Amino acid sequence: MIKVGILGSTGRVGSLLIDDLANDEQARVGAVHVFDKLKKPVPEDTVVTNDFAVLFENSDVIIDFSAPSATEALLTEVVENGARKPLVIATTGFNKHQQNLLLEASKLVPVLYATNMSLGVAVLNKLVHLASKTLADFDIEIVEQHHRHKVDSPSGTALTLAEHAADARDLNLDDVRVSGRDGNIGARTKDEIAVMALRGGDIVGRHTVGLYNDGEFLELNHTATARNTFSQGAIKVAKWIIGKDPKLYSINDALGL
Ligand SMILES: NC(=O)C1=CN([C@@H]2O[C@H](COP(=O)(O)OP(=O)(O)OC[C@H]3O[C@@H](n4cnc5c(N)ncnc54)[C@H](OP(=O)(O)O)[C@@H]3O)[C@@H](O)[C@H]2O)C=CC1
Ligand SMILES: O=C(O)C1=N[C@H](C(=O)O)C[C@H](O)C1
Repeated sequence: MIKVGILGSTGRVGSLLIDDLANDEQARVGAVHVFDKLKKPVPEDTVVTNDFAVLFENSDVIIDFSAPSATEALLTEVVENGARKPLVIATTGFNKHQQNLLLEASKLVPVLYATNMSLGVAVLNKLVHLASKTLADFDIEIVEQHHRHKVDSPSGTALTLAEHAADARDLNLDDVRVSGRDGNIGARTKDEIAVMALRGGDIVGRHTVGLYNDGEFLELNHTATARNTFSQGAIKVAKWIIGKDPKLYSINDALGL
């Protein structure tokens, strides 16, 4: 049985990982990192710890759905303290330093980073690339909708979609991204890619990439209707990454897309 370590085990997705692994025939929970205190029972043989070294010792692979500062501490354990286990990172909202740390860690252990663990969004990223390249004159606008508890904005998924769109047009996203419009701001410029965020209720995750032209528009939408889409996706790629060489992997690598 593969022993999975969980960072963010008391969170909305982390707690679903515990449930999903209870029904898995190849993997079980090895250890859970608990920042404050446990919020629900874990299987009897689970190691419960707030020590990252102990989390690593009791895991064959670690899945992270937490917060950027927690991921930073996890990656530091690899980069500075010699921890060596494969990592599946799903947390979003990293700053530049945390992104660099992810790259450093991936030179030492296999790391799969995906801002969205669903198969549908993995395919959507490819569709957005194709549509943005083919419909070269169309204006691209991205809207994401999430539950009222989400703290980072825009979503990691929306930023990844925007990166695919920008890449398809040989643009640097940092140069063309617009994150709000208010007041007498003038007409839309040709290359800008807007990424707008809506928050409310219990929306699990909805992303729409619109490509708009005179006389027609195309909208590509993905809606996650259940949060265990993400936990189950992460477990699937966690099984895949064990035994791989140190490298930064994408979800497309794991899904063979
Ligand atoms: N890639 C993907 O497919 C998906 C990614 N996500 C991302 O995963 C992350 C978690 O989402 P969600 O489960 O909704 O969030 P929650 O707020 O429900 O859970 C966050 C978890 O992280 C823990 N945590 C927070 N700060 C620290 C810290 N400094 N050290 C250790 N643990 C900490 C929390 O512990 P405590 O309970 O004690 O506060 C909790 O267990 C977000 O970044 C979200 O965007 C979410 C869904 C899908
Ligand atoms: O916080 C969430 O809930 C989600 N976060 C991820 C993101 O920021 O893209 C993925 C998913 O949409 C749910």
